[in-house]
Amino acid sequence: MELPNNDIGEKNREALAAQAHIWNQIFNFISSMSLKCAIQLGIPDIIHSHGRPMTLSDLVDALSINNNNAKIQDCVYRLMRILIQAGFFIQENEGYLLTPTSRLLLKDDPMSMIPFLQLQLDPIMMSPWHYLSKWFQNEDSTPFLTAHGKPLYEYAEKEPKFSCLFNEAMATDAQFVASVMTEHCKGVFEGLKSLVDVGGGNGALTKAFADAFPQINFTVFDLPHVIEECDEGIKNLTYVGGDMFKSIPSANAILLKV
Ligand SMILES: C[S@@+](CC[C@H](N)C(=O)[O-])C[C@H]1O[C@@H](n2cnc3c(N)ncnc32)[C@H](O)[C@@H]1O
Repeated sequence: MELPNNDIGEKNREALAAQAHIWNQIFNFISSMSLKCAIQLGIPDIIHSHGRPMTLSDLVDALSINNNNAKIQDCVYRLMRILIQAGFFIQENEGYLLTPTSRLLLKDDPMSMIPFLQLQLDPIMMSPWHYLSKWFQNEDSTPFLTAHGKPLYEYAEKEPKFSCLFNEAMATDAQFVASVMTEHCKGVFEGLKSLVDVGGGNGALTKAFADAFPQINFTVFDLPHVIEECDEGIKNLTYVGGDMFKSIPSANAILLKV
């Protein structure tokens, strides 16, 4: 924020700038929380299906929100203003349109980042941040342990819903990584007979490799509770559950992408 260069005095000018800076830092969470709200309300998909610039009143009508609230249109306007400022939408002739960034927030886009957003902004993943200073003072390995009393993967083992959210979030970049690797880095796979993906999650990435390189035998290796939730293997893809700190299946090559 630019402050007027008038006669408030250099010291006051500096103090005001410092205060504004602190306000900006304190309220930084508004950006991510507004984005989360937009995803929960399905705003990118609604604007996308509209097929042309969408006016505020059309958007308000299309949203599943409390339309009895007289101020609701103004609140949606303010939410959209934050999201435009953050680069998620543009406004053209009074209508909202997607940007390349919000296209990655469409439910059915193959590169959709919605699962990653849902995981990272879930209270389970956010709460460790509230324990950061406590963690600095104790001997826990991670702030997650301080917040939840158990390490992340133990927590996921006990909470299937969270485990599913975590594995889907980890797989969000699989399509993109797979397409780059299979189109531009084929040499990496040359001469391989077998490859094990250690900590391979739900196998989304390895499955794409297995489709692209049918002559190679692939194994997805992950904790037993993750493997239990995986689909059946295909001809050249097997799933194995275990603990990588004890042993891992043998193969020509090991992929460790964590
Ligand atoms: C950060 S995720 C990465 C997932 C995937 N490789 C990716 O890049 O999207 C780490 C993975 O390691 C697995 N993992 C953690 N500890 C493990 C262990 N001791 N043995 C086997 N897998 C483990 C987790 O279940 C999780 O799927």
